[in-house]
Amino acid sequence: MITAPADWYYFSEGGKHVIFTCRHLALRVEKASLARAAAAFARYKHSDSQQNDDRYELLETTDTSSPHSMFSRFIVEPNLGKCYIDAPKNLLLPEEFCSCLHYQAMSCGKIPTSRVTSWQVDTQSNKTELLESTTYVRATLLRNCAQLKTQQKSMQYYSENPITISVEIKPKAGYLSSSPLVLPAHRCKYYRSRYNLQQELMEKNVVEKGWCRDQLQFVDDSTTNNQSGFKRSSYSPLDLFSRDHARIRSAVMELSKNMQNNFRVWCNGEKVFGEYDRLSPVEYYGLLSRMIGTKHCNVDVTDSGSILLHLVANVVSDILYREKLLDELLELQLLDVIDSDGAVLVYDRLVYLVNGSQSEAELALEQHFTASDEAPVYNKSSNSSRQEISLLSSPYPMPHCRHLHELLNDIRQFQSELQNQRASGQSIDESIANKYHSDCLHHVSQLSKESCIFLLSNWLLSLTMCDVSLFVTFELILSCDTDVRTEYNQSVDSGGLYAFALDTIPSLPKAIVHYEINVIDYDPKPAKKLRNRHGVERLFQFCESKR
Ligand SMILES: O=P(O)(O)O[C@@H]1[C@@H](OP(=O)(O)O)[C@H](OP(=O)(O)O)[C@H](O)[C@H](OP(=O)(O)O)[C@H]1OP(=O)(O)O
Ligand SMILES: Nc1ncnc2c1ncn2[C@@H]1O[C@H](COP(=O)(O)OP(=O)(O)OP(=O)(O)O)[C@@H](O)[C@H]1O
Repeated sequence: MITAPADWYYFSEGGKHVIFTCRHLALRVEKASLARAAAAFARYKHSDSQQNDDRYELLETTDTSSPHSMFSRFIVEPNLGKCYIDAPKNLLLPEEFCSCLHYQAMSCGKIPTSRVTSWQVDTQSNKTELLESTTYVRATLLRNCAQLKTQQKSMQYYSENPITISVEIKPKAGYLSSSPLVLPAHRCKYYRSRYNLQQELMEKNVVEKGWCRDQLQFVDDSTTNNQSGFKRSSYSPLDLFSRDHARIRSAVMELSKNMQNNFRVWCNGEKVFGEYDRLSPVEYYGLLSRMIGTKHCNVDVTDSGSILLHLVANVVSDILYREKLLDELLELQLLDVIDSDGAVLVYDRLVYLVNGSQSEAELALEQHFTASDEAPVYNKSSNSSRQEISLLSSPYPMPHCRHLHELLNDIRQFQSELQNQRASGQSIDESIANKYHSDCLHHVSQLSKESCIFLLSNWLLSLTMCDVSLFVTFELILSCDTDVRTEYNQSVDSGGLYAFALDTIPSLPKAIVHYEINVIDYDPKPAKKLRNRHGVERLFQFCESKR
């Protein structure tokens, strides 16, 4: 691929990666790599705009056996659904090209304050890399999810001047923990979602997230419950994953009311709603009238932002309800049968079994987890009942180990005790929980190496699935015959289509929604995360049991 830095525009960023887009393409690069390339390429003169127009060759690597590629191909695609995943291409970017991209990002004025430090080169830890600069930087080429892949223009439904809306949702974990290995001080996990618990910890200033670092102002106003300016979200991931249309809608509405790091909206590739992004009422009015047609847009200009957001949230909830993606995602999340507390214990057991070597334990675990060391298994069992944490749909083969089976048996029995208690609105009897806890600790102390790797692979897969984001992109089509004869769901070859009616704008005629959903940011979580996981989990002792 031959391209110039000037063809690429800063689009968005997360904790580690930045995305640049060029029409229907998205380039995903580690920010630290760009910063290193910029530092190493000091002879580059940024004032010379000529260099931005220079063309470079981006080399495509056919590295299909890398852990990331194997994980994407053999674990994520078959289990989440090929139609929701766009296989990334691996690229090698010339350092000079990266240096230009770095400069563009630095000067575009779009980097959120909270992310500024992630662009700095860590001169301590990267000293060697700085000195022995590599000439190429690894990157991945993806489809730009803010654009629709399949245009409906060839079809009967066609809009002259379509507005493409993209909504990014980070849904987080949609289940409650029910592992007997949860530490007694962390039993709040049995009754409240991890998201909800973390909201409490953020409100109490016990936890600070990357997305809001240095952004919160120390204010004391009526909209916040504390002095840090943080406003707790009422979003419930349990609602979003509930399969119930009304609950899904309520979850999306809550996300849109308090967006934090979990909800963003773009309109034709420009961000229009985000935690720190708002347009003026006049601009929202302009967008709304382009979307629903000027003659239907008889709303107060000052209300147009909230009406637009309401319209978007309604469409997104319909789409999420129609598609099976959230079900598939939840099924993989539910592979966490041991909870993070249990994962810490099983990890310690694994390290013990490999003579105390953390790196050896992590290497063995990662090769298994990413499917890069063995013939992949496409397990797509649908035997598990929903909301029941189960390994039935695990893509990893279960090893034969008596202690593993005893452990899983106790986990199952404890789950059903807990479900009965939850159903009757009571808390689990502490003595029962203690008994299961100590029995399970014993089973863990007897596990084989293969069993530890099996349990931890499922836990890491669940962890990865709890941190993905969804991009829901759609167009609302009015200027056509709205008598829709065919509604269909998304497939590998085409997006989905359905008829939509919005009751809050009575004059609005029936419309057609053409949409696509994509899953992004499904990088396999590194096994070394387990080294410090007890420090993360320890904080739940500061949460109230019930809210
Ligand atoms: O544990 P959580 O729920 O705080 O999730 C972390 C994310 O927090 P948030 O989505 O903002 O709540 C966090 O996101 P931010 O940096 O806050 O944007 C990361 O995604 C982190 O993963 P990693 O350490 O970069 O691999 C995530 O950590 P893992 O849970 O995946 O270890
Ligand atoms: N294919 C894509 N098309 C359009 N935008 C994208 C795409 N992939 C990612 N993005 C945008 O870029 C942002 C950062 O990407 P990504 O989530 O991959 O980064 P990250 O650093 O790995 O995130 P995190 O810190 O959550 O792990 C996303 O939140 C999203 O807004």
